[in-house]
Amino acid sequence: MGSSSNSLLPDTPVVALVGNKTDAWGERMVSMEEGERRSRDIGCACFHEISVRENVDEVVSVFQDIVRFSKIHQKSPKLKRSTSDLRASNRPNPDASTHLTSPQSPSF
Ligand SMILES: Nc1nc2c(ncn2[C@@H]2O[C@H](COP(=O)(O)OP(=O)(O)OP(=O)(O)O)[C@@H](O)[C@H]2O)c(=O)[nH]1
Repeated sequence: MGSSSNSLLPDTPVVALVGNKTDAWGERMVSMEEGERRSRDIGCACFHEISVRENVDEVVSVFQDIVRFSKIHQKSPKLKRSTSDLRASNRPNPDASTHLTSPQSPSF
């Protein structure tokens, strides 16, 4: 089912890469840099590191970012947004370990 039959669904899914359990110090298996790189490599809209256990706001921020990217895409599907454009827009949780993947982000 495409967006032509349901305007709430984007044609291109917005994909986010999320690393959980940032509270589990000493058990990290993937560095933040590695996560960011992978996020770019596979074309994710954004990369988050969160702790579901300790901070529900970080979980909310993941979904807020996805909705925001989805709206950007729906408004201007052909427009490629620069990282600075996206950073300048209203960040839901500036304290969260959240990163927009810039060089290879999907075209919006
Ligand atoms: N320390 C920590 N533990 C977490 C966090 N989120 C989930 N867990 C724990 O990780 C375990 C797996 O959580 P689940 O919610 O079952 O995750 P899942 O992806 O469904 O796990 P599987 O189905 O077992 O692969 C549970 O023991 C959770 O309590 C977190 O942010 N921090």
